[in-house]
Amino acid sequence: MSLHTSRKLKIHQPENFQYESIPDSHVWDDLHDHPSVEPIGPDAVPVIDLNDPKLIEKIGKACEEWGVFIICNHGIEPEVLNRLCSQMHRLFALPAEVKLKVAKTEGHDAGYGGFPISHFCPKFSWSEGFAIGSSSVDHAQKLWPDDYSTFCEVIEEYKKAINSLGCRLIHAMLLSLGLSEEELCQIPVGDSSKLKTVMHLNSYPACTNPDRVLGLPPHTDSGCVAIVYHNGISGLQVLRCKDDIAPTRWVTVPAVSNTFVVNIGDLMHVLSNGRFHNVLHRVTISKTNRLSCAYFFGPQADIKVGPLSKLAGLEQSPLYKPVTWPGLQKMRSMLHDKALQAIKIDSN
Ligand SMILES: C=C1C[C@]23C[C@H]1CC[C@H]2[C@@]12CCC[C@@](C)(C(=O)O1)[C@H]2[C@@H]3C(=O)O
Ligand SMILES: O=C(O)CCC(=O)C(=O)O
Ligand SMILES: [Fe+2]
Repeated sequence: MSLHTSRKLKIHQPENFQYESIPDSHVWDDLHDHPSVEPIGPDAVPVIDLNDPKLIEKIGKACEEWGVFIICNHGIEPEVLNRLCSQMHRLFALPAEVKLKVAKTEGHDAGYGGFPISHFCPKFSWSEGFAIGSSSVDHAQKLWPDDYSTFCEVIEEYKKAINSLGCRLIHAMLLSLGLSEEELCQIPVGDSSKLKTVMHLNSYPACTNPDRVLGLPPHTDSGCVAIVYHNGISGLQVLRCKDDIAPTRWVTVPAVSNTFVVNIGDLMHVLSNGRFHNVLHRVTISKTNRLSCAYFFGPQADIKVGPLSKLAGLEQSPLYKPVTWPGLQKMRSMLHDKALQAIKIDSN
């Protein structure tokens, strides 16, 4: 078996995922800790039409009750999404040794390979990732010396579209929390010039035994909001905790073509003083290749985010101490899912 392995980066691809039997390193034992359920009835993941006259109210409710929702009528042309999809396909179809030329290096967000949470995982994920920071030119030149510009142009076109969509969504979320237009511009994440974004491309290769492997382990996103594009194949699941309806379960997010999935991350949970739900999610594998692109929005590195003073006033005290995005990521790298606990303000 030819293994493309890098311990440091936790990339480990059994023959570029073309295997005869799944190696034990990729078999997860606790995948069925909670049942997987379809998104129907009370488990129907909210779908929000961006042209809805009650948009603000609906977004606020979805952020509080779910921490995840699907958006339609978002105004991004399907051609832009198709072009992104074909470039993602082109990237991940490259031979492993070519992709490893742009492998992530210690301390850098951008590049090919594993992702921070993989360090906490007992097993390898059935996926490949490629993170893009401010520019994709250097990496694209290494991957396609003779034709790198198409990739960069498509990425730039997508970034432009998704940045304005992200700003619209964050704006609507902040209004739903009761901020006025004037107050909104005064807080860091309400000011689009103070946002930092990271684009993360994911490939989840098909697997003949998908019930034993996992595309991405359960996690919350650390930033404010993530907008996820996918190629119409389902796989993303969100955890719904035990309630009056049912025990704790993994709800499959329906994969409707030309829609996006929006996730609330840790920093939005902090900013909203616990009102918005930072949703725990994972990605399962199927017998069809899946591609996704998660676009993360957070504050620029030097900006601290704490509970909005309007929400953490006299009636309700602030639940968390302010933290920067890199500060929170560093705490997560040490404490994993206990990082938010560490910035919690003791109410006693
Ligand atoms: C800007 C980001 C956001 C990152 C780190 C960096 C690039 C890769 C992102 C992810 C993608 C996979 C889940 C996650 C939890 C992971 O391990 O890597 C994300 C993480 C975060 O949300 O913190
Ligand atoms: O592939 C997906 O649907 C979700 C990806 C994700 O959760 C992430 O990159 O953080
Ligand atoms: Fe995520």
